[in-house]
Amino acid sequence: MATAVPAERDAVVRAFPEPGRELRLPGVTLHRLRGPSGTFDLLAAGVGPALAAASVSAALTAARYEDAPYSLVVSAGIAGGFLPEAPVASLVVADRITAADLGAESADGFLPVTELGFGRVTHVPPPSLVRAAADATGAGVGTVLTVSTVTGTASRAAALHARHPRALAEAMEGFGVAEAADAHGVAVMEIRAVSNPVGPRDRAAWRIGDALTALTTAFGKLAPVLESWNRYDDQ
Ligand SMILES: O=C(O)c1cccc(C(=O)CC[C@H]2O[C@@H](n3cnc4c(=O)[nH]cnc43)[C@H](O)[C@@H]2O)c1
Repeated sequence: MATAVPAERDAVVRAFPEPGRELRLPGVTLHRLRGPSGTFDLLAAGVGPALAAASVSAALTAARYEDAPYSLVVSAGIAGGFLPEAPVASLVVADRITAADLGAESADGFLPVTELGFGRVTHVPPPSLVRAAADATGAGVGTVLTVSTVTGTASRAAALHARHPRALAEAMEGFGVAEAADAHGVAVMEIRAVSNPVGPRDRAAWRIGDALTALTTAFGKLAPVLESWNRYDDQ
């Protein structure tokens, strides 16, 4: 499970009965938690898609060398929510993890990197897992955008929504985490608790504490789902 910052990681830790223990590995520090029938490794992977990808990749590589590869990576944390579908303190589970600003500007508008002939801009989490996670937590299901620049104007929010009408939230790590997981052949999902609306910058409107509490509550319900999810359900 990869959050961006320690405050998000600690919100997830609070969902577990025991605090777990720290494991220092090359390139990454993990927090190992015990669930009812398995272990979870948690890391504060850094803010933004590049650092998140590097950190998660280090964890995936270390696990493989320990002969204990992961079967799933979860990107989790706070996010901006598109109103009215994703109000502050609500939860969102991604059925699409989409890089919203990876591409090129042109006179005719934004061109995603796929139209330039490179890579990909969307990862699709396992549908059965998305459904089970949303059912357990009460989260909305939709696209979660990954951006490198937090939206701060109504016009940018409207442009993103026009290009991604199914978007419920934007955050800064999901696509990087998904790229790392995909490179290791591991499934990915993303769950976000909304801390602020996507739109004009308004620091007074942030509700980070409420979002972190929602994240803790969500992981209390999500842990059994993650433990029982079988990757072969979706094949
Ligand atoms: O300074 C601002 O206007 C501002 C507005 C929202 C968030 C920030 C952050 O620095 C937090 C980035 C951090 O939290 C996630 N996050 C939370 N809200 C958003 C958002 O509206 N858009 C993108 N990311 C958001 C993100 O995943 C980062 O980890 C600053």
